[in-house]
Amino acid sequence: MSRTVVQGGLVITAADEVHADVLVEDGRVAALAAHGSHTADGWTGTADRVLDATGKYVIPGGVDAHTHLDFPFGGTFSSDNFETGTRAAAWGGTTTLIDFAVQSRGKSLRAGLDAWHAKSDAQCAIDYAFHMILSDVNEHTLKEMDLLVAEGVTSFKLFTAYPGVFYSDDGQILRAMQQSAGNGGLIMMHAENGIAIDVLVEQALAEGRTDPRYHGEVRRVLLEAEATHRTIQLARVAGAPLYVVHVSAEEALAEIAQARDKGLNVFGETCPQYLFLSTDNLAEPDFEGAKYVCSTPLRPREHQEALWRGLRTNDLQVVSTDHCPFCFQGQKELGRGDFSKIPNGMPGVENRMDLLHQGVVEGRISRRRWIEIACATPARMFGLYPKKGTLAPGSDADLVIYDPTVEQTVSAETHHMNVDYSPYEGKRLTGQVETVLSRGELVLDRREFTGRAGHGQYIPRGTCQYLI
Ligand SMILES: NC(=O)NCCC(=O)O
Ligand SMILES: [Zn+2]
Ligand SMILES: [Zn+2]
Repeated sequence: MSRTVVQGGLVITAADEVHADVLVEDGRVAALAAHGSHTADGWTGTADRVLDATGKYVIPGGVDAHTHLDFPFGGTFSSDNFETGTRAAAWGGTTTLIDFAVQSRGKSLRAGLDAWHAKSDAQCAIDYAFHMILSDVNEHTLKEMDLLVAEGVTSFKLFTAYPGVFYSDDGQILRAMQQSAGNGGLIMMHAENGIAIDVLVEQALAEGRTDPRYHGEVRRVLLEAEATHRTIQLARVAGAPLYVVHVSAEEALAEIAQARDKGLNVFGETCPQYLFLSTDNLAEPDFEGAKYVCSTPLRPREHQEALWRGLRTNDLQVVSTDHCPFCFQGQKELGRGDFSKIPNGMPGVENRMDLLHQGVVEGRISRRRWIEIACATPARMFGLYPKKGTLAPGSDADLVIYDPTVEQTVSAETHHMNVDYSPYEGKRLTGQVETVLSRGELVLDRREFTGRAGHGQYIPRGTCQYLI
């Protein structure tokens, strides 16, 4: 039996902050006890390893519920694969991620899932699970949804955006929602009116408005709010819960808040880019704005305040990254002269825990809320709790020693994601991940990577544990 003791730290979970030592046995949390209270039991005497967390936080590993590794999009593939992406996640204190397997049009869900296992199995440094993107809702795929839920792929992403690619019409969305109401699955919605957006894209290009900033202008706030409203009503008709991904606009958040006020099982996720970046970045000259092209798009600054408020009031429950990196050189450049050809997506899997901690430093959220939105709730939402998302006896020993005092400057020069820029270049942050355990194994040891591809295990998930 291997034993590790993490001693001297402040243990923070979504529920508590306690000065406690943590005993890890065979990859799981075995016990927590007040500092020093266990010496008579010989914790440290019999430990194989003692990690000193004095003056530091001891927190659960992050759960990033929205990543796109090795993802085919915009005529290219996202630049992090499962090896590089999970390694970067570990550097940033994330120990579980849920990636999106893709059903290709005309193919089965099973074929999509098999393809994602082939990309990821034996590649990952941390544990991982899958959602399924539905690109083709039909009689066959509806039946397959039941099989996937039974085997641990319990959430399905649908799009009102990207006509001709991932887009589903209202009838298809309703049918998938009805199916999930019956099988316990959770529908995740990319809510933007893609049909209307395509009209505005065509008009913008015809008028010579081709720069990256027009990506933000045509993807109007009202078109996010409209699709959010519409899909919430469809979920009500189906009697299904709904999780709206990457909420960026105050008006869309208002639709979610209104639904939640009615007591509906409607949930919202936002991402660090919407909390820290804005249309000012999209407007950067010399095509630099392309670095910030993602969908839903970045919004004017005022929306950031509304999103932070939504995180405080629990109208938004989860912060994920939507990590979908494309290099500036050779990938974002595909859209020079036509913003609609810029591959949509931004990097961030390594930065999420630190950026949200900055929210703590700036007094926007509490320490426990930090852990709730980044670890505990994503685990609950997607059927991984309490194995993941907390530090309690029996939980996986996915644990981070976090130094809240270190000053760091974010840069592509020093990050570990396989992408040639950082959207947060030069940003000063207080706090940094120091040491990371994944199921009791050291994967980051005082800022030295000690993990390995293949350590990460695929985790079949249960159904949503967050329903009213
Ligand atoms: N978000 C983004 O721009 N790219 C990834 C695909 C998606 O999540 O819609
Ligand atoms: Zn999306
Ligand atoms: Zn996404």
